[in-house]
Amino acid sequence: MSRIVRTATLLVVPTKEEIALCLTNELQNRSIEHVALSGGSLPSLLQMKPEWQWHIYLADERCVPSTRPDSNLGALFAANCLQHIPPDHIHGINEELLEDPHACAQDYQQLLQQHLFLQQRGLDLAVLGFGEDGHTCSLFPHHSLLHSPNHVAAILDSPKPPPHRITLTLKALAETQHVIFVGAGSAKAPVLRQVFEQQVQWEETDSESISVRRATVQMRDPAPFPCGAVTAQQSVTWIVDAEAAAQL
Ligand SMILES: O=C(O)[C@H](O)[C@@H](O)[C@H](O)[C@H](O)COP(=O)(O)O
Repeated sequence: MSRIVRTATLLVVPTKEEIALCLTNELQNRSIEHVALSGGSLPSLLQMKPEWQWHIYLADERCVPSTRPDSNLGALFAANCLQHIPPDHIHGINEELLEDPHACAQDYQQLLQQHLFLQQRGLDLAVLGFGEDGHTCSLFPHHSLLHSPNHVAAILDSPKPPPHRITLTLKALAETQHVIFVGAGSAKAPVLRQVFEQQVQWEETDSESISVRRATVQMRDPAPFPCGAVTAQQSVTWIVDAEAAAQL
């Protein structure tokens, strides 16, 4: 049986502070309209430009009101990521359905369907974090949601609180044009060591505005963690700081 070869681009910057700059450079001049963003540390690593008038969706969301600090939409607002986005381009979950995560997930899938999937297109971009246990979005290791045939699914037993959430699935990400993972800090290093195959061969880089180490990496197969199982239509890129890359 033929094996699916999955490669990604790895970009390593010296410190956490440079991740936002590197991410901005990566996003500059790309044709992007529909974007999913996750929560966690991502909002603090993202500097949105006023000219990016994208449609914003949530890669995952906790079933809490967006006024609460643990809401991912709330965190994106609090970090000023959405200040230039027209309100009708910001697509949060239906907060009337917070008590019923399954209905909430179904409702969000319908929203995505209206905007994208009915036109037979996926998202242009998903910018995602990854956890120390290798989860991404709210897709946790060994969880049955990893095999969901839907684009959006509900989780009622998230190991990372709060337990009730909705999430894009691996299927929805696989239909996305570009996926970019971002992460910083030594706690992420063991995950990075395990998701890539063997030794990373660093490539020569032209002088850039920031110092970036670049490599084309092959993803380990089978993937040891949900974040390593993510595929996309055109590209998967990992932007991390030197601490996260220390074990490569
Ligand atoms: O709702 C969430 O918890 C996030 O969307 C989640 O998927 C996050 O991106 C990862 O847990 C990484 O979080 P950190 O970047 O904070 O480690």
